[in-house]
Amino acid sequence: MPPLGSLSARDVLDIGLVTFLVYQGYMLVAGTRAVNVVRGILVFAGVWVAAQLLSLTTLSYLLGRAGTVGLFALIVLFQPELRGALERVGRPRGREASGGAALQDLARALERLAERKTGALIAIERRTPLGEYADTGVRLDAVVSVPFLEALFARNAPLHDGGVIVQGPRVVAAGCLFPLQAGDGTYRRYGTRHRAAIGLSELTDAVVLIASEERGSMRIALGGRLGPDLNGNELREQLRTLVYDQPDSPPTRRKGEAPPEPDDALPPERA
Ligand SMILES: Nc1ncnc2c1ncn2[C@@H]1O[C@H](COP(=O)(O)OP(=O)(O)OP(=O)(O)O)[C@@H](O)[C@H]1O
Repeated sequence: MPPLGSLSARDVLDIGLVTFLVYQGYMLVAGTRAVNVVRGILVFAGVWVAAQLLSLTTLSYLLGRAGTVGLFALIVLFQPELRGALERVGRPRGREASGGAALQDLARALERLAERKTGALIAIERRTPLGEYADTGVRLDAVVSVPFLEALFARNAPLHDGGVIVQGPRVVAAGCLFPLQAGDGTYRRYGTRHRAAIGLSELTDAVVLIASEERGSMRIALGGRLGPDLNGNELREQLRTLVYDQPDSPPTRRKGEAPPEPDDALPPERA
């Protein structure tokens, strides 16, 4: 390794690129079940390096062998996550991915559904892949449009039960089962549609829209919190800020982890 003083521009570029790649790699798996495995691998690698440095021959031999076999096992086990991560590499981000027109249609559809007191639950994917939740329903690949969303949630429609998942300008699944928010008291008075929205927003950075069948209201769940009732303009405004402008997503967390600190992304719930 060259002494620090002799670092060339090429070395700095090299280090910068490796740092960027490691960070991007982490962001690809953040929020999937693979993230805990990545942490496990880092611990494993740390022990292996320590064993090498301390010349613990048997331990480093065993860990080296286990690492080779483990790598293949991981590729097989996490094939869906790897596929999702690679899909995300090729997918356009931000404004193009979200599609301003699609957000307008989403807002309009939710408004019409709420006006008619038709219950609806729509999760908009941001950074955390929602593939594992899409797999619980029926996979679709359709352009977001007002009539299509109305048809999906129409009473007696085959896929009206459960949630819809939207990825950029496309509806990718319907009839999906979202994780129910654990009944810790805060949201106990809400029914399962609202608690499913809060539950999903707790575990991922998705923006989850709810049209209430009972109250004819529209709300957003984000970061494990339920926002206030919104009118059409407020909904459009929130969607533009949260999805179209793509602010830094709140951190994702796994079941059982501490709830997030309240943030200013959602206005507080009105009493
Ligand atoms: N885990 C879940 N994932 C996705 N959708 C769910 C889930 N649980 C319930 N739902 C949806 O919510 C509907 C039941 O809503 P329920 O009336 O219990 O909730 P709510 O929060 O009171 O909503 P609303 O205000 O619309 O009545 C179900 O028919 C189903 O479509």
